[in-house]
Amino acid sequence: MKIKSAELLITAGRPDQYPEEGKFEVAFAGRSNVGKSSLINSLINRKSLARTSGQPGKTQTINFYEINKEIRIVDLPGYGYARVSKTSREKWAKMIEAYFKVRKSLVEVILLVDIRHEPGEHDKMMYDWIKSCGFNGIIIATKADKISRGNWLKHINIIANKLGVENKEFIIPYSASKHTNRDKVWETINELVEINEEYRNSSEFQDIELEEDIEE
Ligand SMILES: Nc1nc2c(ncn2[C@@H]2O[C@H](COP(=O)(O)OP(=O)(O)OP(=O)(O)O)[C@@H](O)[C@H]2O)c(=O)[nH]1
Ligand SMILES: [Mg+2]
Repeated sequence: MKIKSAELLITAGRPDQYPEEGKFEVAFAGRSNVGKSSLINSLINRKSLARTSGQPGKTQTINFYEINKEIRIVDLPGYGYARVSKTSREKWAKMIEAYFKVRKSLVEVILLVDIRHEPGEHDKMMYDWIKSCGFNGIIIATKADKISRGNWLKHINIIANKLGVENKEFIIPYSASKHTNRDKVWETINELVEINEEYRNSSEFQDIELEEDIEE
């Protein structure tokens, strides 16, 4: 994917702050520090458009990036950071839930897990939630440069077993520092967008829209 432009549209805490619906969105979820913001920078070829940090809890809002004026990449705040208060955890859950529920343009939530470690309970909950929302359940195994390629499959198997992923092709190892598999992730994103574009133009979708209009 040739990146002609990439801009941060808005950092949103509430649905009324989201950019207008229309352009398709792919969001990245995962625990704090797993590498969501770094992955976004790597995908869009910018060093620090998305703010990253060695300290967990850097991204606190839903951040919408627009690429080539046609597709949106969404950075979500991370979870599972121990030193976060109950109030912040609840705020996080409300923020994410609102986004997942209302957002028509959202075509996929891709879950990020660290390739080195077995996913935790929070990851499992997040994965189940993503699947229950009707998304495909694509996973990116981050920080792949931290283990040798020969060990990737072993770690992918551990992730697949823990999360209950049927198709291991859905788990993509990635290195944000080396940009490993950048093309593969873009291909996946573009495929998802194409499928949704076809659906949006189909008569089945138009009928649903019409019914919604009548109900309103
Ligand atoms: N070696 C290596 N380090 C990485 C990679 N991706 C991220 N990191 C490092 O991991 C740390 C966290 O990265 P972030 O991208 O800020 O993580 P995040 O998931 O956005 O974290 P929150 O915003 O806190 O939820 C940073 O120190 C990054 O440099 C990678 O592919 N390889
Ligand atoms: Mg972040």
